[in-house]
Amino acid sequence: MASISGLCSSSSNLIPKPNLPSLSRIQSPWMISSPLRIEDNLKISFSGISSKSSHSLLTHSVARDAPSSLSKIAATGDGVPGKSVAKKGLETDPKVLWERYTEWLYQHKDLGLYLDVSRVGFTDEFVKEMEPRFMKAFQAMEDLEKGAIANPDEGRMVGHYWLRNPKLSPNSFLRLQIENTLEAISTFAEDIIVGKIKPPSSPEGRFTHILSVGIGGSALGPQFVAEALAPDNPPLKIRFIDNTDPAGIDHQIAQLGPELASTLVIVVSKSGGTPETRNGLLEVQKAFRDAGLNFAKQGVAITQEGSLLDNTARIEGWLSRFPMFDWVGGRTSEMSAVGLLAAALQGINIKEMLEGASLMDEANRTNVVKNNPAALLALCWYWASDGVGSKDMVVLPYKDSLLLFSRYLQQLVMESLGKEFDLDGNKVNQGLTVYGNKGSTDQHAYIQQLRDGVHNFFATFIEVLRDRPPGHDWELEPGVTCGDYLFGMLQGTRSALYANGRESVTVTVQEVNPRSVGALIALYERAVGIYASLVNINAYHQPGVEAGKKAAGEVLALQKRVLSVLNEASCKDPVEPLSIEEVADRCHSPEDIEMVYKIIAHMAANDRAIIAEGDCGSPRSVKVFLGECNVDGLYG
Ligand SMILES: O=P(O)(O)OC[C@H]1O[C@](O)(CO)[C@@H](O)[C@@H]1O
Repeated sequence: MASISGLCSSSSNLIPKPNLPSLSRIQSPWMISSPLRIEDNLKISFSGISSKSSHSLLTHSVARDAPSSLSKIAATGDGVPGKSVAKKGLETDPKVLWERYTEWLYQHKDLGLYLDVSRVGFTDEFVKEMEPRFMKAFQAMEDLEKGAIANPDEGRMVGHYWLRNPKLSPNSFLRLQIENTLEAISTFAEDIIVGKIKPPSSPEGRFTHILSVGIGGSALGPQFVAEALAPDNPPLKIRFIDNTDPAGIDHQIAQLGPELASTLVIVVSKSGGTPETRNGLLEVQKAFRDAGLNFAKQGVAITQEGSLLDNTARIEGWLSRFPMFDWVGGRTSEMSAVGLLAAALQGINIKEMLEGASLMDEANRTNVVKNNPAALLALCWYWASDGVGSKDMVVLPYKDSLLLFSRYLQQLVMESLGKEFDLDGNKVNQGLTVYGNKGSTDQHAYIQQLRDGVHNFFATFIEVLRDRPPGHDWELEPGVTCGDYLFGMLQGTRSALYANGRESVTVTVQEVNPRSVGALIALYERAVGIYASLVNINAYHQPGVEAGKKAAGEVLALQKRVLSVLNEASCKDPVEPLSIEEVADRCHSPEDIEMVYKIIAHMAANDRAIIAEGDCGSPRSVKVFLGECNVDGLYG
């Protein structure tokens, strides 16, 4: 409470905002005193006092803070590209930078997409050294598209590129599967939207909401796309349950309220056995029962044929089922039913999304690095992070609707590239850390550290040229719109970071629409594939995730043993309170004593009939028993 009142009192010291007349164009202290210049600094002052002179930013000499690991290892060069190329300070001469910008700028005319890699300092020598690796990577991508087993550990083909160009499928069976699924998605979505398929007991007579239950790749793509592309008033509004947090689930269900009756529940799980998703489903089914609703008539499953989820949906007679293909990984599933069904139901043009992705794939098939945007990205990642993930990738979209892009990329990149072993079995601990939120918001959060602090990252700016739909813009001061500020913030941050030796890539699109979003997804999917090949790892498996899942399973199994032991002691007359040590011993897990304590503390905090006596601050003093004896004792 003290801190709350402290905050309240300090807020009263804030300088009051000036009273701005609505739609005013008069000069106010909130306006910048002179027009924004591209080269203006990160801190564009709102008080009319501009900070550092812009020119000093571009002309002061740049020294990279510390020798990069690449330059450090240069002396020992062992044949790995780049190791013989010591990184130099970044170019600072504006004329040379302009040359570099124009020389390397990639443009995709049809998509209106640009990629600027000029603020990454790779040298011609480095590009040349990387050439053989790129040729190998291009070959690997070609093989993959032809249906090679590109995921050797799991013996699987990797076919997300076929989803947007079914003609590429290695056989007609797969092609038909893709085309038929797409057709089924469009028809189903249309029938739901126009009310041909109705919820059984909704007064509105048509579905109004979607509740999507899934996690990881079965949630992140649909979440990103909904945030980026759903219209303000979509035919169906979407909500997500993407965790096994009961309070989070309750919140989603409570927010739906009576509209649960008109909610289409889409349960998405490739494996059909992910515990978080199963729990979400069980919780939602309970909510339906409690509300007297028939879940099956409102449930849709997206999963692999024959999975547990598929069988459940079939046996219970759910409204519909859509396939998830063996050869599509969760994190590359946005263009499968996983992403497309939810998108179509929200009125998003999925054909345009597929078209954007397909055009981008096409562009990424050239073997000329300079003309291949995904290869250019991979080249920058390799250069900036020394091919070993030594620097993080900070993704900064300057557009609110792209807020979730970095979260989406986090899984795509980190689950794909974060690997312990390479394809030859060498321990490499590869990866590329991704984080970010959005600009200019992040300028008022962590960009201080990016510019001045520890130099452990490179940035990716996502720029959207169109500020808002035509006809809505207005000048909030002479010659300057709100969108001009956003633009200025992006350019200012790019310049300010570079001036301090921080490299960046900029991806520019005309606007956020289904085509550009499809293209962005395809661009990064391919960049990940190429980069994985450059560093010789399997991008398409995720063995590391299993360790955490297995450990979680062991905790729950131990919990059942703890309950059994406590029950036995609590059924005695008189009841026998046990110390934590005694519980662990009787569970035959003395080495798990800490976990036993945590299990008991968690259950006690959740009114689970556990009575703990003693001081929780000194766990050794605690004695526990159950408030009631369960004569069946069935916890296992
Ligand atoms: O779609 P599923 O099988 O429920 O898996 C969800 C996610 O879990 C993971 O397997 C990781 O645990 C991801 O790769 C996947 O996207």
